[in-house]
Amino acid sequence: MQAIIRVTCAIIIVNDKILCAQRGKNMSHPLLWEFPGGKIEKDESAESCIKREIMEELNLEIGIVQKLKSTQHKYSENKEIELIPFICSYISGELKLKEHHEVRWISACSLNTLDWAEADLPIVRNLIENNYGD
Ligand SMILES: Nc1nc2c([nH]c(=O)n2[C@@H]2O[C@H](COP(=O)(O)OP(=O)(O)OP(=O)(O)O)[C@@H](O)[C@H]2O)c(=O)[nH]1
Repeated sequence: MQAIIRVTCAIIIVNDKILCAQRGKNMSHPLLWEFPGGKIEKDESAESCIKREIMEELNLEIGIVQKLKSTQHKYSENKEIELIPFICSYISGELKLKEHHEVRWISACSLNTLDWAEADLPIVRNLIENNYGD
């Protein structure tokens, strides 16, 4: 049995809009939408992980505002993830795409117009129901 992979993701809110990122063509789950982030490394905290990943993937320095409830999703027999979301603020940096195909800034109420990775669906629902950012 495979261990659950712990993944952090950032819901970065600026001017009431949420940063959504489309996975690259050559990544797993190609071209699906996600909140940027990645796997927690050995001896790393979830908080350090999300700050590191956002700097690596988007060249942005972020602040953590709130940790949300994590969700679990089993993609296959040997891939199950725990997705740990953080509401984040922008601190500094110019957005540069290092891995993603595209990013869009979207209001909470329009998040369901995108085709999301399955593990993100409960998080997206929560953001819409609670009108995050609005
Ligand atoms: N960063 C991020 N990963 C997510 C989200 N939703 C979701 O299912 N994932 C999955 O969680 C894993 C995160 O891995 P990663 O971003 O560090 O690296 P990766 O794509 O190279 O991983 P992989 O090749 O093993 O799939 C991926 O399998 C990704 O598909 C999300 O909202 N954000």
